[in-house]
Amino acid sequence: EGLKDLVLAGIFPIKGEGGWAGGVGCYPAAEMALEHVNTQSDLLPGYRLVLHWNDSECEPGKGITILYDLLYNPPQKIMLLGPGCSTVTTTIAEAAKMWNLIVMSYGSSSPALSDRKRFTTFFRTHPSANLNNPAYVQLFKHYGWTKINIIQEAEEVFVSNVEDLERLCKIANIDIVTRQSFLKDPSEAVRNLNRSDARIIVGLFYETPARKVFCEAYKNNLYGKRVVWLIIGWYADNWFEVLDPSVNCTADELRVALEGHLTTESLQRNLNNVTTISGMSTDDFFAALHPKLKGSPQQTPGYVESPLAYDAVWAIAIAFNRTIIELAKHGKLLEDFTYSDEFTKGVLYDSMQNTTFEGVSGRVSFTSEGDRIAETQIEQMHNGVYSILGFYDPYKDVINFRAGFKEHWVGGKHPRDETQMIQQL
Ligand SMILES: CC1(C)CO[C@@H](CC(=O)O)CN1
Repeated sequence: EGLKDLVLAGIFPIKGEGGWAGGVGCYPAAEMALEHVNTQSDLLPGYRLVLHWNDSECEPGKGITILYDLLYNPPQKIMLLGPGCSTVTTTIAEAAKMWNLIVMSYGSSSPALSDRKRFTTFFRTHPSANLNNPAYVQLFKHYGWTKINIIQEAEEVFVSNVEDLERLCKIANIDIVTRQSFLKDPSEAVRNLNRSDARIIVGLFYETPARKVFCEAYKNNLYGKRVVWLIIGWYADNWFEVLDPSVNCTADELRVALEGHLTTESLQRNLNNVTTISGMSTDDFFAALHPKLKGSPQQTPGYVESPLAYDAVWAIAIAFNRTIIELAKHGKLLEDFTYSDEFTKGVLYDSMQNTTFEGVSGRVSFTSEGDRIAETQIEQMHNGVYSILGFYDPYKDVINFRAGFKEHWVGGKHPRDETQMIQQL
């Protein structure tokens, strides 16, 4: 029907064994967003948004090869949607400026990506892992904890995460008493925490080592009324029941060690049942997405992040819309963009920087580093089941505790840190 194509390059992790295969849930959401954007009459009139993509398998090397393939084969691409995995994104987003490409990632959480010197054209609808840190600090203040212990997996994302948490704790006069890290086997690190009689413990590690950490915690009695664990909240809900031959604890033993622990994770869906820019509520979005998934939501990696991919496409469409209007003032057309067109890249960048809307993943807006701002959801586990304790609001720097939520502490009250016990004596 005579529409001109505006083509996006897309990179999604689909087959990735090693890392995050979130493209399985995120690609269908992006595809659905293209359909919805292209039927929106007041958006990109006379144009059609098109996506040419491939599977990075969550491998940086594979990501580079498919990027070259996408860029060095027609048609001309105008922007990059993705990558999903942080390891692929940190490799590609640094090089993207060579093609004057703006990068819009829907799945990368690495704090390293918040560096405008290295990633000059980078934006993401997925919040940085650091966004949980102000929530931790408010939790420490709420419970009066001023001595904190940290155990982390030796992964880049957690190293950056801990550095940012230490920075915030120093400002808040909260002491990091011990900091343990482990590569594969956490037993020594857990035993060291026990030796130093740790009470308030922040644990930053992926799901697989998490089972090992809590098996060791169980064996060392590092749980119960005198200890509280604060860990990552985006593991699968039944993560501690997954059979793992290298973990010699039963799910029941893990559940005992996990009783009462707290989790933080960035909210990746709009909780208010508002009508978003797409005309749908978040519930409508998931209802429309389900038939497009191969398996059930539980079997779909990236299902939780799918609203981020859907909103990433809307952010691109809105930025393109604004860019077309701005370029027209200079007698230029977006469809004439080439990889040497710095002027258009600059207009696209400014348009993306100022893009903000109500999305299915919540309010979408970007910091000057291209970072997504989002609330942090705080949960507590009781009898193996997570319940929402409250939400950390980054704009007001406060935790809104859920009215009427009954906190469950093994000792009836939340544990004290080392100083509070002395006061108590
Ligand atoms: C919350 C999670 C699972 C964090 O890792 C992201 C992937 C990545 O950062 O590599 C996807 N979303």
